[in-house]
Amino acid sequence: MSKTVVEVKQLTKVYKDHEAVKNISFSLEENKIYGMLGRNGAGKTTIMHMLTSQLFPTSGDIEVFGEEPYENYSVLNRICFIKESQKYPQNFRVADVLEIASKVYPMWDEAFASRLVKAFDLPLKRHVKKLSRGMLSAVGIIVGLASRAPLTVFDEPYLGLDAVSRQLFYDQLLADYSEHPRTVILSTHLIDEINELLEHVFIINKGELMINEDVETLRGRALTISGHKDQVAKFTAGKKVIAEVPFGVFQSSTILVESGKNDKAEATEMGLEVTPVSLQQLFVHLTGVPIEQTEVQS
Ligand SMILES: Nc1ncnc2c1ncn2[C@@H]1O[C@H](COP(=O)(O)OP(=O)(O)OP(=O)(O)O)[C@@H](O)[C@H]1O
Repeated sequence: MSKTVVEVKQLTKVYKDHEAVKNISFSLEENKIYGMLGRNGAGKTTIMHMLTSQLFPTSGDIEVFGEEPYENYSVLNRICFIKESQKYPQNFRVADVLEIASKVYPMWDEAFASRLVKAFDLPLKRHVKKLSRGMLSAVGIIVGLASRAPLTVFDEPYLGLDAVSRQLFYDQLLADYSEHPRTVILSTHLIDEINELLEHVFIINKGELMINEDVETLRGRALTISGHKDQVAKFTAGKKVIAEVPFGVFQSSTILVESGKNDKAEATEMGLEVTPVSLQQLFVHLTGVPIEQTEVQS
């Protein structure tokens, strides 16, 4: 059985009069990549701040590596938290940031960090205050990856990063994780980009934990059916449609799978193409405006 790395029980955070996190409980297993998803203001950063001991909960319990994390050095030096707008002392050069990180994180891999610096094309001698926004994000990503911290948390670490650099991050994370498994939490709004990375997903909605599921189980909740629009309409009649994409006489529709029904077999028998649903579509459906409430523009 997998070891539990984080155990959160009935966690609540109230900022003055705003309840940002509402009575959330979950656990994280060793050596898994988790996605923390949610719309703006859902409470993701607040949860990650509490997990990494940067913020006290209003109520509830958090155990990390079996202990309370607060001011607990033996726990904290096994956690690496990379924030969206990670700040570094203004007089630091890139090399200084990496030097400090190498001292803070016991599992730091110097050679890996150097490879990443080359891959992201980062100027080691440049002051962090002179870096572009994307370069600054790359510094955080390098620290997060090369730290090899047993609990690594990336909170939207890609601000300003171009698509090529983001892909580099995902590729490096996956390759290094397969050689050196650890527990990773990734919070992002670019859900389709990280689809393949995630094993388990938490969806936070207005401070509540709405979904706590393995990605495969979650994906199994819906199917995308494509084919001639008349056939698709026949198939989807009476079903819960969460997305529709017309394309001339063709159409793709995404439906929620009803338990006990074999929608996949039924669609295949009707000659329709069946493809797995994208995580992003499901996310939009679960946390957004239902399709029947959206106005279709003609
Ligand atoms: N220090 C604070 N004081 C008061 N309210 C706060 C504070 N920090 C966050 N909030 C509020 O708590 C809620 C959750 O914020 P949080 O930053 O955790 O959301 P998030 O899911 O990370 O959002 P995003 O995806 O936009 O980064 C928001 O309504 C936010 O305005």
